Amino acid sequence: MKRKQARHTEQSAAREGQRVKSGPVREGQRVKQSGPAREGQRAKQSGPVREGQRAKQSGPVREGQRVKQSGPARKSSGGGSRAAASEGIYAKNEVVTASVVGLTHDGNGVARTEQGYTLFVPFALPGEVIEAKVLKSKKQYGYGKMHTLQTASEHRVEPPCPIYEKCGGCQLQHYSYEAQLQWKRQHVIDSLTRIGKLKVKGEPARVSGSEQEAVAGERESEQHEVVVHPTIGMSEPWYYRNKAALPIGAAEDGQLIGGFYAKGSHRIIDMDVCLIQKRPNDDVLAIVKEIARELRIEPYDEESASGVLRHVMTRVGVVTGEVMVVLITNTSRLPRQAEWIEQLRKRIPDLKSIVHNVNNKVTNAIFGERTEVLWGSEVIYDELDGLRFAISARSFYQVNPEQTVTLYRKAVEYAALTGSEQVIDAYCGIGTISLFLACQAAHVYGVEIVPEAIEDAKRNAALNGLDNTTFEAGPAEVVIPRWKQEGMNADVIVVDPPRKGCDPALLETILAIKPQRVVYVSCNPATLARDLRVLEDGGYRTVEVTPVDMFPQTGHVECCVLLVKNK
Ligand SMILES: C[S@@+](CC[C@H](N)C(=O)[O-])C[C@H]1O[C@@H](n2cnc3c(N)ncnc32)[C@H](O)[C@@H]1O
Repeated sequence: MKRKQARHTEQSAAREGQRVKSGPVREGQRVKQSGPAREGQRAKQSGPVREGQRAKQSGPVREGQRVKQSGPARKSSGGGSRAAASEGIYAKNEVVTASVVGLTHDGNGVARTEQGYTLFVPFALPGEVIEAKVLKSKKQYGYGKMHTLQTASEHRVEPPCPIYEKCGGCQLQHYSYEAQLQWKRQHVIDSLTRIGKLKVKGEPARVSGSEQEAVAGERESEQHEVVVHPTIGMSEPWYYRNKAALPIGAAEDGQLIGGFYAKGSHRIIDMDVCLIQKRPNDDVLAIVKEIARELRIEPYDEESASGVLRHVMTRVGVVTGEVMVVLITNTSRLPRQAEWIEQLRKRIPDLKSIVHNVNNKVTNAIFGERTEVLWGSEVIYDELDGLRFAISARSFYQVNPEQTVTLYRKAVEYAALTGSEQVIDAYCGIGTISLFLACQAAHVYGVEIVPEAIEDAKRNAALNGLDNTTFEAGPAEVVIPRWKQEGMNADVIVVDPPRKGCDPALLETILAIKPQRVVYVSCNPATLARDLRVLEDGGYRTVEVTPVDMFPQTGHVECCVLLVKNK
């Protein structure tokens, strides 16, 4: 199972900051094989390999595991005991045979044993037959880990990242990219039908025994059909993230380390190279760790809530090349500040901004309240489709700029603007979608809860000479109802909420304003489907949904949705 060491390929060119010709890949199209596969060496290997990367075996089927051996349906691997099991039908460590029937939203295989019991098994893929070791067995379902892969999926590929198995950053590197795109579309369809009770074109009606579902079924039969398009993918689904926010901690020997948390834990996996990060982010992280070690900066210890350096955030403007570094500490001052500034400036040529943030709370949140620019500019700049954006440390900015352009163009297309429309952009961040819309609308009103982001949005409108915009800081569910009371009307409302979806008060206000069109951009199909049901019940029709793959190799799915007011 040895992998050939990669040579310089298109990916390595992309890493060096050269633009690789690209265009979206749609489901069903042949996905261009990257690096090693293009060299004709291994058909089932996908993804990039950096020069010098060790060709060691990695991935979900581990050394010492058996592959393609069959065994009895149930057997104990020894050490398992009923007493150790929780309420479920299997003992801890029992090895059971199961067929994988699906994937959860976070990329774990959904496996059914011969007893009809459901086990969630990381790294198992739909269509596979596996032997799983039971880790936890509850009444209705349990958790297991892959013990033996008996029948592999045709879509299983060798994950190229050497720490994929340990790191919690990606979940789908062992699934071919084409299959990832198909799964993402199906995941959206399942949410729309199950949660939103929507009828999707080309999908069989759902049959269910429960009375509640029967009623929903009746409603479905009278319903219009929603078109769910193929997922728009990337031609090079690697090295796409413009931002990394990584925890810093100590290894067992006390050495300062930094990287992603291991899957489902807060154990840090030290990382030098991340195959979904833009190259400058890896370089900055390595430099920050190096400087911290040289300056003997104490890493933060979560258990005792002591130490200094908690997180490093680095962001790069992909078009401008500008780099921002944010050091987040548990202490109110950054120890050896002058040396930090000197060393970071010396070692990062494109550095434009050094920011310090203080987070001394016992919390999983990365940022604390206080942010201070230590050196350089308060913002870095980037460009999307010819529009220029200033981005400050605390502002949201989409992490995959290539796909962001695709997503925003789709949002503008769905808004169908003619130049005379009043548009509201709710959850507008630094005004990115707002400015795309402002190029084609009479006026755009943006609202966003983070005040710094609204400052960026105003600056961005001026920067691009777009004076047909108004931005206000505050919760969308408070500001927009007030605008409505003050007599504002809108022809189109665009929403792009965080994962929890739209606040019910905002949905109510949208129904009261009655815009001709609503464009819903979502990063969570479950809350999207919930909110679409509210809008449908309030007089809107979901016309079409386009999933856009903003986060290749992970289980995350982004969608752009068009709703129109019923006649
Ligand atoms: C998914 S981001 C979208 C931002 C922007 N549309 C973009 O594409 O960059 C969601 C944004 O909603 C903001 N937000 C979260 N809760 C909010 C609320 N209740 N009201 C207004 N904005 C909110 C977040 O700060 C974040 O900027």
